Amino acid sequence: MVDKKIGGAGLRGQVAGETALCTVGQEGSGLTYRGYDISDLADHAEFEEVAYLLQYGKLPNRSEYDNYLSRLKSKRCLPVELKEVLEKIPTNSHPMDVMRTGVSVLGNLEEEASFSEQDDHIERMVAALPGIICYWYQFCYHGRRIETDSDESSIGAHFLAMLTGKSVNPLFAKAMHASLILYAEHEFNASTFAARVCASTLSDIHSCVTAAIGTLRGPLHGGANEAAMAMIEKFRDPDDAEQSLMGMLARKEKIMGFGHAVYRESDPRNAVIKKWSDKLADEYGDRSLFEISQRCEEVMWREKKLFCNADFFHASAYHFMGIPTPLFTPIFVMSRVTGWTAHVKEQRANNRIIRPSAEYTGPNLQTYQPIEERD
Ligand SMILES: CC(=O)SCCNC(=O)CCNC(=O)[C@H](O)C(C)(C)COP(=O)(O)OP(=O)(O)OC[C@H]1O[C@@H](n2cnc3c(N)ncnc32)[C@H](O)[C@@H]1OP(=O)(O)O
Ligand SMILES: O=C([O-])CC(=O)C(=O)O
Repeated sequence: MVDKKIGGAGLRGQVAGETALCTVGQEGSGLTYRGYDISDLADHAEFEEVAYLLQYGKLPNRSEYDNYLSRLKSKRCLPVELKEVLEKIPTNSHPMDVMRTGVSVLGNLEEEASFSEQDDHIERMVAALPGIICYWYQFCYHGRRIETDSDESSIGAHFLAMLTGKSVNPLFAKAMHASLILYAEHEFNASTFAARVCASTLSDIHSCVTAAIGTLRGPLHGGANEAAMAMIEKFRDPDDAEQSLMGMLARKEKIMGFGHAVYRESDPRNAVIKKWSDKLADEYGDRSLFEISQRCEEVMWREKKLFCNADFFHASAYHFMGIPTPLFTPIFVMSRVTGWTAHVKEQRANNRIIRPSAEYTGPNLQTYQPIEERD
């Protein structure tokens, strides 16, 4: 087992509140959502069942599920004012900034006037986020104004349909269910904690999600899937990957998609997404990126005892489905929004403003000097 320092910087290992949503690494490497094992959910459930579980506390029965799906489907279309804003965002903007702005504008147009409306606004965001990113992407990159509705009932397939304009490969639709399930919830990770801090001030739901998106954007958190892709696509073959990684490690560079703040020896999501990447490589007809990724995994474990986190094999899996790299982290948002907002509801239900203390390391008491007398 890899020794992990707990405590100190980054609030590591400190309990900062209670949750009934998720356990992370409780038996070293496990992950459960409301008591259900992640591998079970990813192998058998659809993403929207898991979204419902997080939001409403139980897996839906058939009629609850059908109603939920049809509510989400009815909330996909974007207001014209939001589309106008999206059209003005420059092509070279980061898609995560587009997501953040999209949610913020939605909050201006459809304000959460009271917490009793929270479920309605949450469903609206879950339904509209794929349209926000695809509308902007298609307009900016291809000059097309797309419909933000589709015949697809699931969020993953709906996203792919808007992205490609074609009917969706059923294998890809299944892979998206698994991927979105894996990303949906992860206890007090940085972006969820940001959402809870915002919620603890009794702010509105759109502000909570905006704070979370900004926090997920960084390469040490959700941005790692894109950063991992940028790295592996430079490697010519597995031997080149091994040689390059050895150089990066010697230079003490961070290898994106490896390591985790909580897990000690593996991330339980990796086995699931790796299996999908393997299957999708066959469908893609070229296994080289999968083999490169596998070699990275071997080298990182052999050299540093560092394991792939949820992000690493997501890079190749998304690539095999034809998803452009800059849209990788926005997919994470489409999923994690369900976890973030479940946490906001939990925080609101038992709130005290989150306000920790700091250990002061600055100077002792100073005497104020008029500006003319200062050196
Ligand atoms: C969905 C998610 O958000 S999962 C995380 C996605 N992020 C990444 O993949 C970015 C790469 N990984 C990292 O930067 C880190 O592993 C984090 C941010 C995920 C966790 O950070 P920490 O909890 O501080 O890491 P941890 O305490 O395990 O680090 C132990 C040592 O391993 C090193 N290390 C950890 N991860 C990596 C890595 N990916 N590459 C190289 N070295 C690493 C650290 O630098 C540290 O070395 P040091 O003691 O000499 O400073
Ligand atoms: O939990 C964390 O620190 C990072 C995270 O969000 C995840 O792994 O899904």
